[in-house]
Amino acid sequence: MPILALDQGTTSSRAVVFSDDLVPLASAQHEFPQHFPHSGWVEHDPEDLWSSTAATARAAIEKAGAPSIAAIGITNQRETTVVWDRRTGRAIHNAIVWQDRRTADTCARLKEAGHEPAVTEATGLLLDPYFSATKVAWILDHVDGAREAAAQGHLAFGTVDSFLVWRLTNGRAHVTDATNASRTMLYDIRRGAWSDELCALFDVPRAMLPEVRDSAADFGMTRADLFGREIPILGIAGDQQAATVGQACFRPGMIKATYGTGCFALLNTGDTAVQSRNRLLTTIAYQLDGKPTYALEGSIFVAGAVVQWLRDGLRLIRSAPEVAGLAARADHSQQVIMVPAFTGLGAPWWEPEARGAVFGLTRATGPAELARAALESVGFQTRDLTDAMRRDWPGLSESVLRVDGGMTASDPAMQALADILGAPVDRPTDPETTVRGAAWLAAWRAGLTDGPETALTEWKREARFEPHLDPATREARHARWTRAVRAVISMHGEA
Ligand SMILES: Nc1ncnc2c1ncn2[C@@H]1O[C@H](COP(=O)(O)OP(=O)(O)O)[C@@H](O)[C@H]1O
Ligand SMILES: O=P(O)(O)OC[C@H](O)CO
Repeated sequence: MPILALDQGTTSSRAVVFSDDLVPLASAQHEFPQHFPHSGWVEHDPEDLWSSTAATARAAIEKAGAPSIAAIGITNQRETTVVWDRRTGRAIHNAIVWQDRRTADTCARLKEAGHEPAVTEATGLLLDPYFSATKVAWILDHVDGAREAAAQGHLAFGTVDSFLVWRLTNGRAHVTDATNASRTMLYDIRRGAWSDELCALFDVPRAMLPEVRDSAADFGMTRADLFGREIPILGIAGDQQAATVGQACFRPGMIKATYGTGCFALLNTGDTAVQSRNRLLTTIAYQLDGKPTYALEGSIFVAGAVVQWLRDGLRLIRSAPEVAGLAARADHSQQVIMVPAFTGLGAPWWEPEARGAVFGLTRATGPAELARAALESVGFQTRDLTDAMRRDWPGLSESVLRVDGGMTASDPAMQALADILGAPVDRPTDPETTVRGAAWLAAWRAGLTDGPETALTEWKREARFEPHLDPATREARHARWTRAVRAVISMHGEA
């Protein structure tokens, strides 16, 4: 019997029906509006998240020929925060999206007061507005009567998965999974429990939090009227964690990187929650049979977005795939370096105020050299992440990088990545790794598929990109990149 996987992302909701051996049969996708009420604020209307999810689910089932669905798996944009009233099921404020920076001051204040080491120790995260905790408190402090309603037990908080399950089950389940909990900054990832100390620090009432379950677990039954009968929800994971599962990165030392607008790389560190000394995040990759598997995570804000900039900002190409042909015409003797710090630099630099730059321009530099530098910038940024991972976790030897996401369609970008990393880059046959991961969790819980060991052997490679650059050239180019990044960082703050 097929599985329905729901992927509620930052810009669109997708639903895919998979056969029980995880072959995609049909899919549907709806975009929904983004709201930017002030500079640095990003909101979603929770009703849009719900209606686009329900509509794509129905459309995908219909396209697949209306089969009877065995189970549902959910994956979601992480950290995005919804607070709703248990009595009505309606959100009391728009969802505050992970990109939203409105609580930067709160985070800075807590940092100044010296709280970051304890927060990082418990949660594996940095004191940054990216995560849910300060967003929940902001909603409670800015919606009339919210603190009072919360004190009376009327309000519920959830990441998007949790809100969708509440709606799917008609308020019968207030749950989440360990991967989503690990992004809230309220969850102790080693104890596997909500932290009363962190709830007190961030001023979030403990009673608002959902129950945390494994990533493959019984999360509840859907309302019968939604899909014609009740369907069990058996899998949940945050989208980057679901991609890790979909890529079958089930062994310590395996790494996946997802290249969409930005890039998120996760390294499986097994049952050890490695505390990063290089400003990577420690997070839960998945939790099966009550046992968390940890990961080190690095995020880059601009990956595919640099190709969008070539297209929409510089108008050097008309569509993203054209970047390959343009970059192929570049004169290799020109050493142009582009640092696409359009919205600051992410891991391992974490320089929110840094801005982009291009180095090494001559009269001979043209669109081809810029296109090549743009593709290489994604490789250099990834190399910085894998270098940081290697410093944090010496168990990482010469690992292969498994890649997915829109940008991995570009062979030249993947070749540049392998050359700069000095390690092979593997692209899977199924590029839909995120929904696949959600489907796998539900299928496994439903008893339709074998465990991780089988998934490891069933994972199939579509292409491998071997590094061709000689090590001396690679290191020299990476050293130039590092100098360029340092120059960009030193510009910040100068008049
Ligand atoms: N053939 C291609 N070559 C290079 N970049 C591409 C190509 N196709 C898509 N992209 C880039 O991939 C990104 C879209 O990937 P996707 O996984 O859909 O992202 P998201 O989920 O973040 O919206 C865009 O930023 C786009 O520029
Ligand atoms: O919805 P995406 O693919 O942009 O992913 C968002 C991440 O989960 C944010 O942490």
